[in-house]
Amino acid sequence: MTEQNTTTLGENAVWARGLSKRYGKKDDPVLQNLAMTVERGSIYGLLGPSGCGKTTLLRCIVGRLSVDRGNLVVLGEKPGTPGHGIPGSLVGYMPQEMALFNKMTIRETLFYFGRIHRMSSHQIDERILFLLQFLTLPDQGRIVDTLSGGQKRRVSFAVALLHEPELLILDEPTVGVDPLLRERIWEHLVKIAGHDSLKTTIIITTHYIEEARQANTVGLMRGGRLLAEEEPNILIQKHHINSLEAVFLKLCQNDDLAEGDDLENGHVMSAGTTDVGERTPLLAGNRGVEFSEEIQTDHIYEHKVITTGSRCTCGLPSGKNIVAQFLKNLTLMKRNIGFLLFEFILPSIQIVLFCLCIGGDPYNLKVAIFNNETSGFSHLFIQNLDNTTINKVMFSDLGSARHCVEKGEAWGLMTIGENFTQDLITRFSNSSHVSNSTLDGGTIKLYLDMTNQQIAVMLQQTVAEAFETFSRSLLTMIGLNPDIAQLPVKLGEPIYGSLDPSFTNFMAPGIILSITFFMATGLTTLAFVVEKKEGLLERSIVSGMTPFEIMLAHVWTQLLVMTVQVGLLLMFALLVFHVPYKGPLIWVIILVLLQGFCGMTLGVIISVVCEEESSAIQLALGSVYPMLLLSGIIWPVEAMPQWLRYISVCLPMTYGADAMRAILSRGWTLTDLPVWRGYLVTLGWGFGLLALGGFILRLRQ
Ligand SMILES: Nc1ncnc2c1ncn2[C@@H]1O[C@H](COP(=O)(O)OP(=O)(O)OP(=O)(O)O)[C@@H](O)[C@H]1O
Repeated sequence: MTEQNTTTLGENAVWARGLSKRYGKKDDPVLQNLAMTVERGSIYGLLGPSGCGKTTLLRCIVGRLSVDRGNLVVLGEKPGTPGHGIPGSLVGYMPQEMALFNKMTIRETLFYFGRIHRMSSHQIDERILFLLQFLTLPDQGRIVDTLSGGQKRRVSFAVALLHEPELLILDEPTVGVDPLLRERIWEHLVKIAGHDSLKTTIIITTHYIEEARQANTVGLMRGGRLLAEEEPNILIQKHHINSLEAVFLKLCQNDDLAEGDDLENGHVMSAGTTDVGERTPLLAGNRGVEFSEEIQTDHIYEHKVITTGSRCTCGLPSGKNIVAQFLKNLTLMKRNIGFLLFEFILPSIQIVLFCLCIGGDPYNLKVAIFNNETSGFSHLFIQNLDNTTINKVMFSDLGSARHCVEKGEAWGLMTIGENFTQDLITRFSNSSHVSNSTLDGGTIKLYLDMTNQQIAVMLQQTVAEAFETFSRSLLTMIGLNPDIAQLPVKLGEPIYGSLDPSFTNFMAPGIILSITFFMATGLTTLAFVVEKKEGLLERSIVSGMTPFEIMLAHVWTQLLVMTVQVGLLLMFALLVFHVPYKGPLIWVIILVLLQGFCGMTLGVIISVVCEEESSAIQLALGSVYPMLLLSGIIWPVEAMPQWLRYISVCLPMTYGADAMRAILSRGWTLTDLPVWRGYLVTLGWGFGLLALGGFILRLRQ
């Protein structure tokens, strides 16, 4: 690199050559071979029509977007270089949108950003007093949501000014600000830019073109290129017009003519070949740096020592940033106490509904009975049918009984033959010579509506139990051993669980885990998508937070919420609805919290790929995932199809449900479980997904 170039870079806060950027592969380029030079300690007014690429350029400068082509040097290094303060404390960024936490006070907002910039409480307090007075802001205890649009803009401006950064990037700071205050803002900008020790560099976009006359340099931008870059007065003199607006108009017309000439001459200018330096002598190309020159940008000069503390360059998450984010999350939760209480009790409502409505055994099931036997003991069999499960509806003719089931008024039809008792006695007492017609006559026939498997299984079991009780009585009456009625397979005392297992108890572990999982997924997605949409995520990241730190802080906040949720959930399940548990409760709690953590990782993934709360991807994931989970809740890992086992996303629930059943009903601990290794592997997947989420978030911003 030549000495001249090094000097030029050293003097410049921003030095850009040949910048090109497009959002999607098929989109038109937003920046086209753009050249820009911003001197240190100067005010640079970036002017141009809506959609010409100003915000895109600013986002490249603050390190939130990477350029596709070209060289960009900001305060001596490429934005995003590890250890460089951009994004970070070297820059103060005021985006176009408000990007403020609506439920926080002005003071809390400034403290949040101050902490990220490693300012002490004393420093923050001092700056708050100054900024409140300077920007005529209302009381610092006012909630941002209650401020007017103009006041919110000024708070947003205060955030950018707070830590007295070396580079101020202001995207339309004066919109909605009264002329008097606008004048004062410009006065302040001129003061801090010209201040010997501060030497702040300011890049400002504005729609009020004339106010940019106070800037040291203006860049007139159109279609992703700078048409001119010069001191405003020189521009005006050169064009012999008395307003910047008129100069801009003239340059646009010239640009249109030049483009027309190029087309006529058969020379179509494409992005990347446009050399604006040749069109106007006012551009940075004339300031001693060749456009096409490739430069080495590492460590060109020393940074100014900033007054605030700086973060470690080791790449590890910063505890201070996580604390700042965590405190902010707590404040926001405190402000939305109604929603917080709802979050706390929602899982309990879900488990109560499950235990009351879904988990219990079905009862009061109507069965149509046609008993064709006039004398005998069949009425005793009917009496033995459990009255809680079966609602017996007696019919005197077969046709009406069948019709009742066909109309859907009963779940099944039971018929008893006219010689039922006699044929059954013959079957028991003379079994070696019993004919098929006798066997048939002594058989109870059941015709079920099998469209509901659970109800059908329940009815079969209830009828079988009633028949066994009835047969024992009959065998005793005719002087035979009642045990003949029993199947020659004996169900011994269970090693674990009870002889009369309950559907609720079977399903409860999986349901508890899935409730926790989906609450964590939903709340994580909501928190991230909202912050992303409102530009808050971007602002925090430009201030120096990493996506991973934001996620870790969210995990901690969510863990707090989940602890209360899980406490209430288990209280209802175990104490109110008596889901049996043997194992130490602490293992159950750990297991459920781990499940919630896995849910959060899914939430992060969803939020990084979704732009809106109701995005299609979110809906798709939200509907496919439960299907996978259901198989996990019901079947143990070994009973799952092999391919399903390898779908990582369904494993937390599968291992979790197995593990929780074992802890609740067998009294095991997590380390006793044959599945615990698998569960930990799954958690590894969870962390992996979390890291992937952070990576995608970084790429997509
Ligand atoms: N995330 C994005 N994805 C795709 N296109 C985008 C994205 N952001 C901006 N654009 C497009 O890039 C172009 C330049 O947008 P940009 O916001 O940089 O313009 P601008 O000059 O700042 O406009 P304004 O003055 O209205 O804010 C526009 O056509 C816009 O639609």
